[in-house]
Amino acid sequence: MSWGYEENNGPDKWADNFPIANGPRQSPIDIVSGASSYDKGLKPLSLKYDPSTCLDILNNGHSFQVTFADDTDSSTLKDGPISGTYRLKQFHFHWGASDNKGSEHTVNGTKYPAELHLVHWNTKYKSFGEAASKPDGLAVVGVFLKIGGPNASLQKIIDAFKDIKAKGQQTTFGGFDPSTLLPGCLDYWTYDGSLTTPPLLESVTWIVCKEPISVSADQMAKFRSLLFSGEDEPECCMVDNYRPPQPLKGRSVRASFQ
Ligand SMILES: NS(=O)(=O)c1c(F)c(F)c(S(=O)(=O)CCO)c(N[C@H](c2ccccc2)[C@@H](O)c2ccccc2)c1F
Ligand SMILES: [Zn+2]
Repeated sequence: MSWGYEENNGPDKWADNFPIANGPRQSPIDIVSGASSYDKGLKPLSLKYDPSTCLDILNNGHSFQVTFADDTDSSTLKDGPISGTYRLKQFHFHWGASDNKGSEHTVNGTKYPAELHLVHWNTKYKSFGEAASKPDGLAVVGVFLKIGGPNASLQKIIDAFKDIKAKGQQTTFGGFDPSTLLPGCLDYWTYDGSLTTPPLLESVTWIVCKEPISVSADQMAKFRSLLFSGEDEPECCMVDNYRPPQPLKGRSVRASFQ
């Protein structure tokens, strides 16, 4: 039985096969804005994405991911809380069965209907796989989605859902610019954490944007039409693919803004 988000294989069971689930720097967390400390040494994020590195979109049975060519420094994250250059490898989302839940990080206990994660790896290591096992190997930018007007950039992704409805389905997805998914203001919170799915590796510098982007209720409903299940299996809607907040265990959360 592989891990998932159901009662029998969900977040409360992950420690059985991945004991790091109870580790000292697990993600996500609840961000208590009043407890975060403004750090004037934090730089603005420098995100440079090249749409020509966008390759394909895949339903991997846990979420859907858009994958990027990462053999050059065409799509990178620099500055912010990190040093060096991190390359964009993929982005994916987490969302709920209804609009009152779905994000992984929460802010003062508030859940958003969805959360975007842009996964980058530190080019001081020779590959994504090697970086993923290092404490400074990965940097994930998180962006909250809030119900509002329709999002034209998200619509391009939603239009591809018909080709990736079931687990394992993939289709080419070129020329997409992920910077069109970023909020206007790039103020952020940052802390040391982990992947939020198995293998739950504690190798992620989390960078969570304070400002959400909008998604319409109809667009959120389209996310919920994707399936956890494969073509030849009983249909199981892809919803509630989020891990709840984990213990802070003494970590500090810094803010790039006052
Ligand atoms: N919230 S999170 O950022 O921790 C996260 C997820 F929550 C998440 F669901 C995924 S996923 O790829 O959609 C399915 C699980 O692997 C990944 N995908 C990772 C990944 C796969 C391929 C290429 C880049 C990133 C994850 O699968 C992974 C990371 C590191 C080592 C092995 C696997 C992920 F990084
Ligand atoms: Zn994620």
